Amino acid sequence: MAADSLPPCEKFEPVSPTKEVHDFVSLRTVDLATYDDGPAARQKIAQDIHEAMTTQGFFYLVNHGLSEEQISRQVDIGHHILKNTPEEEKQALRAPMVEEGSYHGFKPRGHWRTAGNVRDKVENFNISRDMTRREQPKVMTPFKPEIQNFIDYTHKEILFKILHLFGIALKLDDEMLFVKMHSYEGHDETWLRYMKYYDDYTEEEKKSTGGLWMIGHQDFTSLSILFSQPMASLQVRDYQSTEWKFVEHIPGAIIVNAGETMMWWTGNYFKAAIHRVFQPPQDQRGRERCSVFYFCVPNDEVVINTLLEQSPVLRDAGVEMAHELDKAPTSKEWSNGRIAITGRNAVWDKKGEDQNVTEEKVGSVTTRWFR
Ligand SMILES: O=C(O)CCC(=O)C(=O)O
Ligand SMILES: [Fe+2]
Repeated sequence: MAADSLPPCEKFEPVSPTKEVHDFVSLRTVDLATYDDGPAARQKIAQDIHEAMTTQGFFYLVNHGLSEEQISRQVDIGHHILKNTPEEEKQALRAPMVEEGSYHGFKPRGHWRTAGNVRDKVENFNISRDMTRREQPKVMTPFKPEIQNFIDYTHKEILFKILHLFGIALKLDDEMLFVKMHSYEGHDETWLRYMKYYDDYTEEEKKSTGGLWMIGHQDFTSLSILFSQPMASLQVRDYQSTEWKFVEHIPGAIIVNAGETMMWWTGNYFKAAIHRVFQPPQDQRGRERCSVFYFCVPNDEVVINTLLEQSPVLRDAGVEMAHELDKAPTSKEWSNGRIAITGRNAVWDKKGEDQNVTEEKVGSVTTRWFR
């Protein structure tokens, strides 16, 4: 669709890039430009992924086929929906996070807690690739075809390519195994997220949070696809030094990270990036941050455990099974369980041995929070 024939939408005004941060985390870049050039070309990209995933668990993805305009249009649509949906309708379309362990719908501010037990200032609107699963807000109606195209492209053209490359990197017997586990026609909790952070903390709240907007965590996903945006606020914790560093904005790039599902599949051979969201530097404060994400989990029935039988790379690395055979969760059990508990407990009130990590049980498995 030509840009001038698109339905009108309020524009989101992003902050200008910061001039105050000079030591951004150094992340590798994976370039999809040669993906269609045959097995040798794909092998080379898979090596880059292998490098990135065994070190930071985070990488930039370029030449993925979506333009900067297409991405910023999605940011505008997210802003438009979050700004113009009446409060009552947001309440009616609230995501059943605790009741069903699903994000599909609106997550209001304050549902999560951050440091010091302060309630979050983050609003989300989350959509399944099957939009018929939930009633959608009225203001979204004119944008539905565009949103569906964006989701479909991200799932089939970006996610599937990355998953294929992950299969090559692990030398899986069937290099399309991960793709098959995320079948587009299948049913699961994968979600497109429009996300707004509001920088309106009181002085007292700022003191309690120390500037933390979202607690350190690993996503529970297989892969998370973050569309880069200009507010310096996403931080990665270095695996070796445990130092937190800002991720630099690269216009048009996607930031990809693996979550706990990928960590379990690979027996922690591929790192699930530890990250958090922190208040930006002074020159970007007091402004809204609006961004777009695609969070991916496998189809509901997929049992998640380490792929030792399928991957000589994992066997050579000598990794151990993540779960005992009868304790491995299905994607549905894990997703629903993890969504239901996220941000609900005052995790820092029960400090563990390591003062910067605390654990929480989700059914038969354990998740961790970081600071
Ligand atoms: O806002 C961000 O950049 C990251 C958000 C995040 O980590 C999450 O929603 O899991
Ligand atoms: Fe995250």
